[in-house]
Amino acid sequence: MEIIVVDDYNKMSKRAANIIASQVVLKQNSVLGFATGDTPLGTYKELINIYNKDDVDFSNIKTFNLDEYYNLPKDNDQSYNYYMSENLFKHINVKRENINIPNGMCENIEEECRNYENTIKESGGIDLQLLGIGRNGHIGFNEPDLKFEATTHLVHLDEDTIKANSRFFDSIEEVPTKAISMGIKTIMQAKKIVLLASGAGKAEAIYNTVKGPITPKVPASVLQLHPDVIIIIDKEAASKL
Ligand SMILES: N[C@@H]1[C@@H](O)[C@H](O)[C@@H](COP(=O)(O)O)O[C@@H]1O
Repeated sequence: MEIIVVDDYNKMSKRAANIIASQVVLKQNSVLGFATGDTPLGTYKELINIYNKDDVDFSNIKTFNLDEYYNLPKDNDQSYNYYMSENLFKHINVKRENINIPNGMCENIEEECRNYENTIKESGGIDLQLLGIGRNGHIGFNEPDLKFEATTHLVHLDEDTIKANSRFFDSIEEVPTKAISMGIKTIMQAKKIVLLASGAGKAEAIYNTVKGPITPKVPASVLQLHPDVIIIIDKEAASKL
């Protein structure tokens, strides 16, 4: 694991955006894996800036998002579809047909998960996967568990995660309790992984990810086994290392 500690959130975002933009410059038809949450928002802003300076062309990329809430319509302003469109996709020249996000409104969950995995495979696999991390060490929506869930699957969200995500909803009752998420194997198959974390609230999760035992109780700890992971964190998130 390569660990890059930077001063603050802005520097973390710039560093991550530069890595993603370089990936696309080097390989125009890159397959990019994107994440949601507060953490990558600055990275997406920087990517839009780079795009507006004409420094990178996204017209040949394919994208796959890590996860989506189950049973929340795409046009709900808390869906990850909506988030990606508002915070990145509508500002750059990615082709709509090249955007993939699990369909949380699907009728057949198993079929949706299988199709999502197949579409990733057919695209040649993810070249670069961006990750945030939950306070409990979750990546995507792979919650702490007794075993690693391999492929795209339906997840029952932890109380912790529901509480953390309730800040985006009017009340905690409105927070979806289930999601469809790429599995650990899906994430581990990405050729390169960039994990971001900012703030003291993530310090323990980062410590456990980097220095702790590899265990499904800290899903991100499995990244210790990946050959090409860059962890970009600010000083506060690095404070327990
Ligand atoms: N499914 C997302 C994760 O992909 C994200 O990494 C995590 C942390 O979010 P934040 O960056 O807002 O702390 O939140 C959600 O649970």
